[in-house]
Amino acid sequence: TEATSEEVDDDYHTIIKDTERGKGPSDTHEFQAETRQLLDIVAKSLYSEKEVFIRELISNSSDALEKLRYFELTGAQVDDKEVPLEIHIATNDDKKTFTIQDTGIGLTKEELLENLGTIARSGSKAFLEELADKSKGDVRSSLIGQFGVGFYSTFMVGDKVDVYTKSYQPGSTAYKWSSDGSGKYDISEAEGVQRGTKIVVHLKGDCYDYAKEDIITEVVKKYSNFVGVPIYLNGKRANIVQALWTMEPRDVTEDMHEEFYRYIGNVYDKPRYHLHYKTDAPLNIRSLFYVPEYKPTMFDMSRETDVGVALYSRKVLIMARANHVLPKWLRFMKGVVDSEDIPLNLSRELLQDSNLIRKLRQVLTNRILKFFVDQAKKNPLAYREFYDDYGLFFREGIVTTAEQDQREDIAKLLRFESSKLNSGELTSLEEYGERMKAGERTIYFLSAPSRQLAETSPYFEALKKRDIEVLFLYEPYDELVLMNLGQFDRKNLKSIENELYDDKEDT
Ligand SMILES: Nc1nc(Cl)c2cnn(Cc3ccc(Br)cc3F)c2n1
Repeated sequence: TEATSEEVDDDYHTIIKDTERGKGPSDTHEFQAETRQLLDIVAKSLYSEKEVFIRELISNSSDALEKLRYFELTGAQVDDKEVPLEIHIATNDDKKTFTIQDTGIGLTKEELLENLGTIARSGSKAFLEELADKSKGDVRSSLIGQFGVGFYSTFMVGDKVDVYTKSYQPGSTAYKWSSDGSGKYDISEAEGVQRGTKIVVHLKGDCYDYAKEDIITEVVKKYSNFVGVPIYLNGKRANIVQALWTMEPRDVTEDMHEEFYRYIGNVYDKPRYHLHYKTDAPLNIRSLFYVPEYKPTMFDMSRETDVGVALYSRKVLIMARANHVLPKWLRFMKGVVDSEDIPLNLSRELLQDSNLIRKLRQVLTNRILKFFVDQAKKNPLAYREFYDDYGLFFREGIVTTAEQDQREDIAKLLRFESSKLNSGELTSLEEYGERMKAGERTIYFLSAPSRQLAETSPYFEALKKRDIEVLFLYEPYDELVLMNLGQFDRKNLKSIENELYDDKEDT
């Protein structure tokens, strides 16, 4: 059914007005040689599909807004501070125009006068050769993105481009820049211009699609994942990043998880696991966790930076990287924790040692461990792959955790080869326990470089004769972990290399 007018009014919000006008004389300039080349490369050969001009303009606007946000945070003087940081896109099927406007830092006159050429010119020879070199594929598009020169991609689809811009510096003059991309551009002062940049693309005959709202909706949705600012298309919000964690788990689709995971993790891959955990006791918690598909790099393993989950209270972000909400050994988990019990004015030092955070960490850690135990039962193969990629974090967890019962909870996730299983098969400490004969009280293990060496070890021969199962450990750190763990489920963990002496002592 048609939305009634008041519904539209509630959500309808645009800053795009037709108030901008050139004022006074307009000067005509020739593009400098490098800019000419740049424009040709970017507009003619760089992109496989034309729609990417939208991605380039959105990312330029997003960069301009991020820069403004940064200036505001560092206390710089900013004009029109009350203007919200947004990107607006408008399509006009009658005029065949595509318009994008941001309230970011805006361009200064020297930037309009091709200082971009100078930036490019700084490494221009190399830069342009790199750009022209077709073999460089995606490096080139990132090079483009880097200098905001993606702007020139508008000439793939537009035969005339008007730019109205006003820099964020207080009292700066607004300008109008116009060009058909053929070699010259006009600049004049302008009036009726909002802080930021407005780009009006007059579309070529074969690109009228980009004047259609539903086409642009799809393109914006496809690229908007990675934009952290609100995007409006013809007055309607186009990049709804919902607070998935507050929704009913059953209402959240795989696609929504994937998009959200990329959005919060600032990564381009997809999650291999997600845990949507909501509870009201002992604390109010709405949380959503993801395990990345990718295998952690050594950098990930050691990385202190940007670990941690985002901490919210009632959907208001408190801390983007709250790295004490989970224990350090769970730093591979990405996600969001939202709790009404967390004070909005939580400080970093409070985050370190408050009882509330300690309790939150305990509840979340136990729930995450239970999740992995459940996943191991539900899909052993997927768990095996996960364990191969992320198992090191659990070993770290055991040796860095003080409470024995927590250590044993983590130890439930460990997997080893065993003398009772075929080579390549893994078992858990719990399964070993289930196979133990009545009255036995020791879990035996042997550290050796390979199964072949383990099975031919004299230590093993003795146990084999007594038909006692032995776990085979091929990584030295696993021996350290089990020795550090000491007990599991009231059974002693013992390396059979020590066992022989007990034999002698027994005799
Ligand atoms: N949205 C936005 N905001 C800012 Cl601050 C900048 C700075 N450079 N660019 C790219 C660009 C380059 C030359 C011309 Br002419 C126009 C143009 F938009 C930007 N785009």
